[in-house]
Amino acid sequence: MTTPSAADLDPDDLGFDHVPETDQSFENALAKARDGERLTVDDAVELLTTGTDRDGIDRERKEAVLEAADRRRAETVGDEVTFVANLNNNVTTACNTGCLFCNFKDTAHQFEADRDGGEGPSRRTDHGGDREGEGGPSRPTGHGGFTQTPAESREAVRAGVERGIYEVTSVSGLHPAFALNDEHHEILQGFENPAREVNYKPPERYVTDPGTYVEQMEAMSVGGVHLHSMTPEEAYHARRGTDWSYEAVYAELRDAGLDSAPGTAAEILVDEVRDVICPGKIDTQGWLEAMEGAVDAGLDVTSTMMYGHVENEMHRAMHLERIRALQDRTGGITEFVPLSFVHERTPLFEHGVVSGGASDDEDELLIAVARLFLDNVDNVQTSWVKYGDEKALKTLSCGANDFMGTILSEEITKRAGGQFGEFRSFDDYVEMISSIGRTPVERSTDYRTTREIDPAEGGPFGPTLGPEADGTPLLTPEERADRGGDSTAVADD
Ligand SMILES: C[S@@+](CC[C@H](N)C(=O)[O-])C[C@H]1O[C@@H](n2cnc3c(N)ncnc32)[C@H](O)[C@@H]1O
Ligand SMILES: Nc1c(NC[C@H](O)[C@H](O)[C@H](O)CO)[nH]c(=O)[nH]c1=O
Ligand SMILES: N[C@@H](Cc1ccc(O)cc1)C(=O)O
Ligand code: SF4
Repeated sequence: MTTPSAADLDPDDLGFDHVPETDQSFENALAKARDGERLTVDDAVELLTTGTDRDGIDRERKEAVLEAADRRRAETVGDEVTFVANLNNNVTTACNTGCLFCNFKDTAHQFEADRDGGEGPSRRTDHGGDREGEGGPSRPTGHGGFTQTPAESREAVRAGVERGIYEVTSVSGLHPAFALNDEHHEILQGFENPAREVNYKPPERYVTDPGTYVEQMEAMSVGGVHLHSMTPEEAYHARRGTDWSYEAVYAELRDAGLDSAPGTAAEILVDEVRDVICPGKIDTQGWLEAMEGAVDAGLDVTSTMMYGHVENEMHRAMHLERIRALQDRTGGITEFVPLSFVHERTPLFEHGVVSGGASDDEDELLIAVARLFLDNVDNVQTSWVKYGDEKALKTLSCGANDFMGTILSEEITKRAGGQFGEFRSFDDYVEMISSIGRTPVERSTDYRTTREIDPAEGGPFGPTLGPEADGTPLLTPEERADRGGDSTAVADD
């Protein structure tokens, strides 16, 4: 499999057919937004650009868009700001898909057993531990990547549940040895050249066997936790080389313990952009089919957009339109999550295809226009991981109402050069949300269960909605270490 190179791209001529030109005026689009009328793609472009009739961002117009979105947020979901007690548990960083915005993955051949400096013994489970100083005890590999066995995943989740989390989010690289189940292994092994034809190599080739997707789901579905996993791209990997439907694959995963699916891998849902930034990924239609399959299998899904790289405002607007249409068809989307591109350590930036990520204006306008455009998705999430606390708080007054989760550990943004850390405690959340005069509310993954927190009660605050959440705070990694908490236990496998 050849990895596409950013070095071959001409940043001045990406040859896009879709450009931010419209037949609409900013004033008309704003009036429609204020009146609660359903917006068109052209309306969204006018709002995102603060008018295609002017160059650059017009301050006054921008404020008007943000204000309209903030009002819509208040009408739709009120003053509550929600967040979830969750844990990120990435199973493997091995991936050959080669997305040019991603530094999470490590090319999979580095994980092979017969390679000098290949993957070391399987990874220690270390959730909530400080993983600075790669190559230290939690990074026994030559390349800094890792693969977890199902037993290690189970231990990581079990330890999180014991601390009080009630959601585990698990997204991973597309490890060539991953298969849905034993039958899938057999099918993939039946190809003449499985590595080339279906991106498959048998688990024996690797130092650590990730097990099957079904085994990972069974392992992580422990102690009543909500398992949020299997992006459309991962679901594609779990059916590669077969004619199985997405619905059947998601139904099998659901039976193994999966509760909902993350709508990442969406990036920008316009193929001319995907061809540039992630040519190895499923196309727009494939992503939509996977999401519909997940909903048909009875799962909730989330939706995302990763923006601020090569795309323009027309692409952003078209993406929003595709999400809204998907929600009209399925009703299964619980939230929309804008993911601002973190550029520092990515091929797109290193090869000069982009010179940075989105500006503050673009971030605020994207949140606002998402709120105004997606009239059928109640929750718009802001990310302290991508924006930092200050900007994330600002976006809560531009249309966002959800503040994601505690996550306890983070690899995707950190590896791309992000600087905003890996953990927020309930105390952090209560303090930040009260500081802007809003109401802190703990939520379940599906938003169906919520608990308002009264800051006047005084801290320390902790989660209460989980199977083992009794209001005890989720400690910071440092606090755990001070109290002799075991954050580096090696799981047996
Ligand atoms: C790293 S992948 C892991 C799951 C799976 N491999 C997939 O692609 O769906 C999850 C998502 O992280 C986001 N992501 C990756 N690199 C990023 C970056 N540099 N900045 C912002 N988001 C990023 C992308 O939206 C991507 O779909
Ligand atoms: N926005 C980011 C998230 N969001 C996911 C949430 O934490 C949660 O899993 C979801 O809302 C379902 O309840 N996660 C990250 O790791 N990084 C982000 O930037
Ligand atoms: N994995 C995404 C965040 C994310 C996870 C799950 C979701 O449902 C939505 C967004 C990132 O860190 O870039
Ligand atoms: S975004 Fe996902 S599929 Fe693409 S390279 Fe990163 S881990 Fe692999």
